Amino acid sequence: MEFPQDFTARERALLGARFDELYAYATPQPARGVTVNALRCTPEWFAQHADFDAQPSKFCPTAFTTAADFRPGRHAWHHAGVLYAQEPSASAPAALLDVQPGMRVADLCAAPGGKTSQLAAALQGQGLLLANEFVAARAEILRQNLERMGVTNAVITNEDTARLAAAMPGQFDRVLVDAPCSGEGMFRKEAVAAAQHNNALVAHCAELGAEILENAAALLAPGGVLVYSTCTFAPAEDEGQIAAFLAKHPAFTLCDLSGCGFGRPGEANRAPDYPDFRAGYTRRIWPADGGEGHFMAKLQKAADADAPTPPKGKPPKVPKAPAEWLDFAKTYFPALASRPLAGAGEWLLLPTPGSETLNTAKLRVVRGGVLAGSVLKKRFQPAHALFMAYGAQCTNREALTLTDPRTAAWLRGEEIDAATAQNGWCAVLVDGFPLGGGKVSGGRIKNHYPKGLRNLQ
Ligand SMILES: C[S@@+](CC[C@H](N)C(=O)[O-])C[C@H]1O[C@@H](n2cnc3c(N)ncnc32)[C@H](O)[C@@H]1O
Repeated sequence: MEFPQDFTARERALLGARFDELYAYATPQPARGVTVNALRCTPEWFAQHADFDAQPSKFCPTAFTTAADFRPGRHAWHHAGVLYAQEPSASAPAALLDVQPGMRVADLCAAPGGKTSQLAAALQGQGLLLANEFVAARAEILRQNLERMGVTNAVITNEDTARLAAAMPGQFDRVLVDAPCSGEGMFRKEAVAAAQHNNALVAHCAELGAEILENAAALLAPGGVLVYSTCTFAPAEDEGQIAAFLAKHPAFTLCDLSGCGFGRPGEANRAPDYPDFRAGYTRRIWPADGGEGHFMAKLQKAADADAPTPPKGKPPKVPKAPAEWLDFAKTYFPALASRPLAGAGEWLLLPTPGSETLNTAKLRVVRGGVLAGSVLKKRFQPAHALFMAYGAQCTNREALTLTDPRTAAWLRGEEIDAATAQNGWCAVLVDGFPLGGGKVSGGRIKNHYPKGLRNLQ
C-alpha cells in the first residue's frame, strides 16, 4: 500500500520504528463484515443459521467478519434488515456508548447509518433516537437504511449540529459524534481517500470536528455520555482534538477505554500541548489490529453540570385517524390501531413515541416515525416502511425461507404463489424477517417491493 507522502512523513516522525509494525495490515484484502441487527435476531441465532462464512469480530458483540468476496447487499437477510454491511472495526464506537432501552440518544453524523442501526438495536424500540445527517442526499440514504432495519423510534433530521444544539440543549443521555474526517483509515478501501489527502484537509476536518463536538456537548444531559470517533490517525482530529476539548470543558471527564478488549491505547505525543491529558484512556485500532483504522474517545458530563432549559416546541396537531386506516389496522395490525397518527404530506405517519417532547418545529425533519401509508380513492394503501417495521406482527403472512426459490423471485419484483397468506394485504417474510408487503388474490401475491430496492442480480 502506497501512503500519501505528507501522511508518511508525519506518521514516521511520530512512530519511529513502530510505523512499519502498526501500518502492516493484518489481512491482505480490506476487512469486510456485517453487523447483526438485534431488532431482528440475536448474534447467536445469526451465527447458527447464516448460510455464509461469518466469524465473530473482537470489535463488537454483534459484528462478524466475512470473506473478502462476500456481497452482503445481495443477500435476502440484507433486504430484511437482519444485517448491515459494516467494516468490523467501524462497529466499535457505537457499542462503547453503552446505550440502554428507554434512553434518549443522538447520533450527529449518522449517514449512511451503520452506527445508528447499532444504537437503535441497543434501544430495542424503547426511548428515542435522533439521527442527524448534514448532507441532504445522504440523509435520504440514512432514512432508507433505518427503514430497512425496522427502526421504529427514530427522528431523522438533515441539520447543522449548531441548530440541533440550540433547539434541544441538554436533552440526550447519549451522543455519538462519528466525525467527518480526513479518512486516513480509508486509504486501502477507497483510492480517493489517498488521492485527496493533504494537510489542509486534516486542518479543515479538525476544525469541523471541534465544532460538532461543541454542539454534542451542549446536547448532552448532565451525567450523559458522549463517544467521539474518527476513521483517521491525524493527531489534530484524534488525541489533539479530545485534549483541547477537555481543556476547555472542565465539566467533562475522559473515560478509560483500556478494558475494551480490542485495539491499543491512544498516544500522548499526538497531543503534546496537553501534558495532563490521559491519552492512554482513548483507543486506537491500527491496521495491524485487524481494522482499517479507527480512533475513539468516551467522555462523561458531570452530573451537576448546568442543565439548560430547552426552548418549548409546539405540540404537533394530531389529526383524526381516517376510517380507511382504522379498518386496515384492525384487520392486519391490531396493535397499531390505537396509536396516534400524524400527517406527512399525503401520507400518514405513526410518530416516534416521545418525539413531541423534542423541539423540532424549526428543524428539517426527514422522517419522524414510521410511514403507515396513504388513503387513495377511499382505500388505505400501506407503505413499505410499515411492513418493514411491523411485518412480523401482521395477521396475514407469507413465510419464505432462504432456500425457497420464491424469495429470490420476490426480491426481483415478481409475483409469487401464496401458500399461507389469504386474500388481501399480506406481509412477506424470510425466516420470520420482513421483506415488505404484497396483495393476495387467487393464490398469487402481487409484488409491492419498491422498484428501487429490488435485487435484480
Ligand atoms: C464518518 S461519516 C459517518 C458514518 C456513519 N456514522 C455510519 O456509521 O454509517 C461522517 C458523516 O458526517 C457528515 N457531515 C459532513 N459535514 C458535517 C457537518 N458539518 N456536521 C455534521 N455532519 C457532517 C458526512 O456527510 C458523513 O455522512
